[in-house]
Amino acid sequence: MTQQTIESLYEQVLDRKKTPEESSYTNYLYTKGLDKILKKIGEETTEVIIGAKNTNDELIYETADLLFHLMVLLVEKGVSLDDIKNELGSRDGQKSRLHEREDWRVKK
Ligand SMILES: N=c1c2ncn([C@@H]3O[C@H](COP(=O)(O)OP(=O)(O)OP(=O)(O)O)[C@@H](O)[C@H]3O)c2ncn1[C@@H]1O[C@H](COP(=O)(O)O)[C@@H](O)[C@H]1O
Repeated sequence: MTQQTIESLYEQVLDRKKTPEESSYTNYLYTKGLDKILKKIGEETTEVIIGAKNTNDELIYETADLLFHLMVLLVEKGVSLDDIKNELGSRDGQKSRLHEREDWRVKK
């Protein structure tokens, strides 16, 4: 089975921004603009929630849709994957301090 990495998906979506292709759905989203992309993120997020309540196959399918639209949003906003990785990296090790929070039981 062919696999796609998040990195290569981001690169392809970024490439569409630099070099638009007429039949590209990604370019259709860029042309429609930020509000359209945000609307799609909202729809796809809802579909992930519904998918999770149904089957794992549906959850996988909808998660892939959401990840694609998130990549489009990041490119549209000029945010790199490294920005996200750095943010995630800065949180590494914070989990062990969760018990220090007075409200941790509520947040669980
Ligand atoms: N991973 C994806 C991907 N996932 C989902 N989609 C598209 O996202 C849309 C989601 O379906 P919806 O029914 O929600 O939306 P729609 O009714 O088609 O369109 P809207 O009018 O609602 O926007 C479908 O048109 C899918 O084809 C994707 N389109 C492109 N990619 C990848 O993005 C890269 C660039 O592809 P192009 O956009 O084709 O150049 C390639 O690697 C592609 O594989």
